[in-house]
Amino acid sequence: VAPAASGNPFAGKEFYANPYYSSEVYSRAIPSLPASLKPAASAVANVGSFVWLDTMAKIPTMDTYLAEIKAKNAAGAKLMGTFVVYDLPERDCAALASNGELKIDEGGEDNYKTQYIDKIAAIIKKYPEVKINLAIEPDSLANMVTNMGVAKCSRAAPYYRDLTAYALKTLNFNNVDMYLDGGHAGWLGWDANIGPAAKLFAEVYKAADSPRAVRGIVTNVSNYNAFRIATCPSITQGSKNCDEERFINAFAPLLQAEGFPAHFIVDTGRTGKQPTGQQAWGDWCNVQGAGFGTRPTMDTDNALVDAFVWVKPGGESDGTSDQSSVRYDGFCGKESAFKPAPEAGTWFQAYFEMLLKNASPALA
Ligand SMILES: O=[N+]([O-])c1ccc(O[C@@H]2O[C@H](CO)[C@@H](O[C@@H]3O[C@H](CO)[C@@H](O[C@@H]4O[C@H](CO)[C@@H](O)[C@H](O)[C@H]4O)[C@H](O)[C@H]3O)[C@H](O)[C@H]2O)cc1
Ligand SMILES: [Mg+2]
Repeated sequence: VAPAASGNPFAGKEFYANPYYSSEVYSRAIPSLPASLKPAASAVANVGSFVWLDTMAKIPTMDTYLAEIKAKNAAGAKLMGTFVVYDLPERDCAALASNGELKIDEGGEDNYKTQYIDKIAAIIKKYPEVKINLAIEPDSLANMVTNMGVAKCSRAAPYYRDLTAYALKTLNFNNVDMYLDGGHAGWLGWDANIGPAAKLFAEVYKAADSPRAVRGIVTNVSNYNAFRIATCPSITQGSKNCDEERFINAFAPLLQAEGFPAHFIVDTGRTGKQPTGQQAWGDWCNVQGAGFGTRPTMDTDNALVDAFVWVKPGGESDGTSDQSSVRYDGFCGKESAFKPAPEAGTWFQAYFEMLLKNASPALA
């Protein structure tokens, strides 16, 4: 599968409404929804979102989904696979809510290579004719830019860099395009952060020998910023890059200058309502007042942006509000956070209902 003529990895492709998320909606959500919200919920179940490979145990599902996509495409569909690679050792190093299974002190480096990335590569090799777009390791490099003062992050830094370069080299197939996670406007868009971020991302890109399959950067994963907003919300504290488009337009030339000709995709899964209930721009956990946002599309009105996509599946928690949990993070206890909330990644019905009510454009 050669890259599309335009170079846009999404050109001519349809998004795949993966069975994992649609079954959450049909079996977990719809039965207990008021009748008035059921049509909107089934509309959401049909939206293609990214499948999170957040444990080694989830990797076989990638094979299942790619086999289904291959079969549907043989019958005339034009589906692509979209997955999140998300299992670095010491994952989510500046927070607690999404800490992962791999630890540096428990063979995490080797396991990430041989039990995670290599296994993903083996599955991709079985489907050379299926287009696969990957979001690579949410939050990790962004934490390398702003959180080297956090012991867990500074210790993990060399592992994050080496293992990310390993992933980019190992997954560099003709039918694959990859987007490194670039945080969001409220994280790396600040003047203090955007320069160091461009240097770091280009360094990792070049450490991997500038793989053809590395198309660029995905922004706003699991976050809430507008792609394009006329008036900067007050919580953006005067940052000139107050939305994702301004961030991308500022970030791209800096990356290019460092030798990384990046294009972008933006997570619009939870951006439908502006402003949200954030009390501070750094609030990230189950933020009150969010709504499903722009449906996945290539129609972005910005040549740097290949597509708007739904990466974080709306309705899955960002983190537990249970203070006795080992993964309890204080951000999930803040006033801006919807409570009570279950563990990260598990179904959060009340939040899903809120996203439906606040969706824009309207869902059904
Ligand atoms: O006035 N000024 O000039 C000025 C200048 C600089 C300022 O400092 C900046 O302030 C920003 C906040 O405004 C900080 O951004 C936050 O950083 C957090 C990590 O530390 C991120 O949290 C992650 O969020 C992910 C989902 O997005 C979760 O999946 C993940 O678990 C979770 O850990 C927040 O999103 C992100 O908003 C910057 O670091 C900080 O450098 C502030 C003001
Ligand atoms: Mg998270």
